Amino acid sequence: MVCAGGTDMIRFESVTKVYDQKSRPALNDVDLEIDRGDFAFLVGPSGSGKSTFLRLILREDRATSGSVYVAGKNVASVPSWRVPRLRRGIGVVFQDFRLLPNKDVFGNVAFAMQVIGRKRHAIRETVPEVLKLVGLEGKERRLPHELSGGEQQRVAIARAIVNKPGILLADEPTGNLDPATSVGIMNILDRINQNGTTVVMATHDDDIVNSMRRRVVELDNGSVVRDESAGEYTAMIPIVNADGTRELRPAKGTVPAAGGQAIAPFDTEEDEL
Ligand SMILES: Nc1ncnc2c1ncn2[C@@H]1O[C@H](COP(=O)(O)OP(=O)(O)OP(=O)(O)O)[C@@H](O)[C@H]1O
Repeated sequence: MVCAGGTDMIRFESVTKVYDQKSRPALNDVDLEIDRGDFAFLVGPSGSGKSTFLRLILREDRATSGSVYVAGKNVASVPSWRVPRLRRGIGVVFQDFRLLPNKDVFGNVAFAMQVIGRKRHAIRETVPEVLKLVGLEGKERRLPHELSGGEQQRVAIARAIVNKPGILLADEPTGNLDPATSVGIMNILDRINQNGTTVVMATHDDDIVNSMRRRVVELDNGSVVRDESAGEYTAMIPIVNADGTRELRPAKGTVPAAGGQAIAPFDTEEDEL
């Protein structure tokens, strides 16, 4: 992808997204830059705005105010007929894999190249390379229902990267997988990132965030409440100090200031932290 200016691959400038005037904004005045080659986790309680953040990058939705730049381009100024081209530079992986059930492993990955008009020889050359990268050699002719969850997610990742996007967005990619399988998926995402792809991953998986020690951006109620370069999954909770002032502190190991008290942490449940 061509980047018009700076090193940022994704830039949010004062971005607010309101779906419904009667509700609070899904994103509220978010300023954030994600550099080319970064690996950033997006964490935060359910409803904090993670999926909305990803949808705005893909221009599946438009910001109510503010600007979203992808590779230097303001996505709001991309005409509708050019949106497919914008999305071609962005691979996406979801929690529920979303494979084509009647196509085999090779066919699912090849399809992503066919729809953009790649030639048969390019497909025959590239698909095996990508399947090797995700550890699926020898499984080319299996149908999705003949694969484990982890293998299905590998196919989804292969499909997402086969056109060599500059950005890979992953929305809870390990949400349906057991811990050991999740580690395998994270190793693949890490390798893809080391090959130069910018990766943004929304997750509730604290073990994974804590083992990777990459950038962590935490959203709460649509606002960025934490941005650390080698962060942990320490969700922030609101503290009321003795003088009545409020502040956010890490949930783990938080001791309220003398006379203060920790108040109930939003709608986060223990299993989501
Ligand atoms: N299409 C929509 N129409 C109306 N409100 C929406 C829509 N999509 C999301 N919202 C609201 O916007 C807020 C942010 O939702 P979003 O899906 O971005 O959160 P999230 O952090 O991804 O949550 P989760 O972890 O549960 O996936 C929520 O209050 C949600 O109800």
